[in-house]
Amino acid sequence: MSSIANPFFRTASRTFVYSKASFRGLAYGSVALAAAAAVYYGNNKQPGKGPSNFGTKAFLGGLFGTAEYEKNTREASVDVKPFEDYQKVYNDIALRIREHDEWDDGSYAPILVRLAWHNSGSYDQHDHSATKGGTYAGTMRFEKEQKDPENAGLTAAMKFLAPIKEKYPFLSEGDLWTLGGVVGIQEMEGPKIAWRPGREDQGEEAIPPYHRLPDAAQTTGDYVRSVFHERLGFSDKEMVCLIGVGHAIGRCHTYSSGFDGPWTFSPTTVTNDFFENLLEEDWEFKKWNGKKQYVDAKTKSIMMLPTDMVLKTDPKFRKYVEEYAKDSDKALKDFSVVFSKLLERGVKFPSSTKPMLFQTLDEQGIDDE
Ligand code: HEM
Repeated sequence: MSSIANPFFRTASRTFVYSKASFRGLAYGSVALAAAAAVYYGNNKQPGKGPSNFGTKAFLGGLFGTAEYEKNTREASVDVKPFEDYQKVYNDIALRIREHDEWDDGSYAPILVRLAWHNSGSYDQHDHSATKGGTYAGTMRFEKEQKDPENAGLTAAMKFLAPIKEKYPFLSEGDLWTLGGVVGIQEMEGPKIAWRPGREDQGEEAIPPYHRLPDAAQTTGDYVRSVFHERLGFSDKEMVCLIGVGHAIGRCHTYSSGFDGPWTFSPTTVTNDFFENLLEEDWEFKKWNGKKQYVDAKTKSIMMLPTDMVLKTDPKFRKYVEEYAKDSDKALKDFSVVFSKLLERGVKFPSSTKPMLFQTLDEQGIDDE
């Protein structure tokens, strides 16, 4: 594992990464395919097709919530490119991540994941107007949405992806930013994430209101559920998985959120370390003039946000933290499904658009040296 702020991490651990990554690729590929199939059939079910359709419908009821979800989706375009074209885009983003290892702990991958999540996290399943949010509309390209205080710092990720957009003008921003998140997860040894294209940029009228993205200073389970269940439609288990695996990577920056530090000692590798750290470390308030947050008592170099700590203090969340702390494979397999679901909130894909699973640069034997 890398130590934090070690710019040589990626190169030094390359051999290790290779074998582990390809094993994981195999292991999670099948899960991701099953997830992809579930999401795919979910969004493309045909009404009135008899008992088998009933099964799908019942399954989807659980997966996507009520019929209200259906009313709050936007139809993705049928006019998409072949898989190979998107694999090329994947490769270019991944190579650009490798090339620009001067950022943070040696990688832009974490901030790309956050960009994809903040695009998705503005979705409101109860909003019937144009401003329903989510990844479809690509409205974070407008200054007004960038200025949502919760989006502070994300322009760096958009700038990083701008040359990719220039090279592949057929990509909508929503497709580009979600694909960026997929690349980020997979290139950090994470599980495969099934992805589909077809989102279409909308105008400023589709900018979602502020305050939909979560406020990290909050301290109750009710608050976390109000965002992830009421608006986004996730279960307790899915919330724990999303937040815990999402916060295994990257770090907080005083210049964007006002919080400071990474959650794990390996912030450029997708792991279940967040869950272990949350349970095993002694946490104390950071002594500083900044926002209220936790640091580990031993090294004072990893952190937790107030909302992260809720996953430990709320008993219904905690049982999943314990499960994921014990079982890394389960945490990453579940994340594969739930992150894909996050990226597709509010988008209905036509049956012709099959879920895509991309190969990592390592799996393709692509070396940048
Ligand atoms: C209660 C829910 C959540 C809250 C309150 C929250 C809050 C935050 C905050 C305050 C930061 C620091 C931003 C900065 O200073 O640059 C951050 C970073 C991050 N978050 Fe979350 N987050 C939540 C859920 C998620 C989810 C669901 C994911 C992904 C699945 C995620 C992925 C990330 C990543 C990857 C970073 C690091 C970005 C970087 O290194 O630049 N977060 N989050």
